[in-house]
Amino acid sequence: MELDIGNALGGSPGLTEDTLEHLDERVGIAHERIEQGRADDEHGYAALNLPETVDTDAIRAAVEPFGTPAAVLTVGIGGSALGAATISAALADQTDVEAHFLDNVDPEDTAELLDSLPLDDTVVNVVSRSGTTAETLSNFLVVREAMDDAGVDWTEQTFVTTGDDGNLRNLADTHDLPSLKVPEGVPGRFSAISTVGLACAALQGLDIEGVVAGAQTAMDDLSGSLYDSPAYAYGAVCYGLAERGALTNAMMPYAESLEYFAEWFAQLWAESLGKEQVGQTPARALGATDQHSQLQLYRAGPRDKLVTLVRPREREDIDIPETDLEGLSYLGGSGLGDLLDAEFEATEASLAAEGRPNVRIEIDAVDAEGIGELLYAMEAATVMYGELAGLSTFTQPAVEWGKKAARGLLGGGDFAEAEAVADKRTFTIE
Ligand SMILES: O=P(O)(O)OC[C@H]1O[C@](O)(CO)[C@@H](O)[C@@H]1O
Repeated sequence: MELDIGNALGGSPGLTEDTLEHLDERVGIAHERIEQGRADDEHGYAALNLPETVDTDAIRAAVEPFGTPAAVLTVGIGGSALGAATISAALADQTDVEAHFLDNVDPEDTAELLDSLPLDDTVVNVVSRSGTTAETLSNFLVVREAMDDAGVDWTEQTFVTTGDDGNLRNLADTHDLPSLKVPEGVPGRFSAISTVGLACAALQGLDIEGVVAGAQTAMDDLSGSLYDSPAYAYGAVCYGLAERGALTNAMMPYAESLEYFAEWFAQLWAESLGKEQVGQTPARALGATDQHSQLQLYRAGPRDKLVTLVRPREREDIDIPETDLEGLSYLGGSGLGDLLDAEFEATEASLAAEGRPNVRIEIDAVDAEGIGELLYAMEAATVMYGELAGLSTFTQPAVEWGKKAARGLLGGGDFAEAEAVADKRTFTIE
């Protein structure tokens, strides 16, 4: 992975070479703290050890009994779905096994998905670190009933990834379901390079060893200087720009196969760094599509954003046919990929021309190594940003209020939060 921060210097907001020097000193100190956390397998920091601690043979052995299904249906939410979805989407052209993700509780969407699946040849991959998440367990109960109704033995087609205890662990033990454990001390959003993110890819017969090898490459690049570590440099530059007013980070990959990556990044960045009244808001964008929807704002709106542009250096291409259509002949002979790359560089330059900070991230290709490296690098960048900002990166206390309120509303216990829902101030206009 290569990082180019040239367009983060000098703009408004922007960094200076002196700021970078100062940030580099702080990165050195933070790196020592992170290394200590890794050495002690401390909660959260342990995530940065995963390239060394994940056991891909054990994952392959656990899913082996399922053979090669027609489809894998992953039932999970947040970190229990987004890492797996990112890997499967990035490598979708390397397997015939479909991957579907049930990571919301929309009855119409769930019904449509279940109607569309060959349930007799679908493996259900249920993932929950806590084993108690209402959306995941509800969806699983619905899927299980759909399989029953279709005369399919769900116990033969269900795979579980969860913790040592909780409802899901009890279910797995009761029905003797094949299962894997979530890694110790790794928050969901940091668990892509583990059983959580790799089980689905393994069920699809994808190159999970390559994903881990890519993550290992990024891990080997961690060092006490941002000038030698693209991941830490990205975290430090984003932090430095946020300190100077760039409170939104638009993650804009220029590859459809990386669209889920932007969604995964949004959880990682928001849930890790959005606390104590600070944080940089991740905005999901896609290049070139969102040049025609959001770029106007990024280029001419408030000077409160950073744009992160991501692209693979290599990609399959399709030639644009020669044409004598008026005004289009210049496109003939180029590839769609050439056009996409021209759009990437033009957008980058258009932001720089207005002094709008942007950063370029390039990976060799959207393949197993490339996505592994990108995922790990963004996780390390998040940990570094959290250290520099003095945040507790690995917690997400603010999400609990709503969970209690929803549970109380459904009769799942007495929660003050549920009562507070009734106190809503209304001012309706129809
Ligand atoms: O894996 P679990 O425990 O089902 O949690 C799913 C997601 O919900 C959260 O706890 C937020 O509610 C995330 O941090 C997590 O990734």
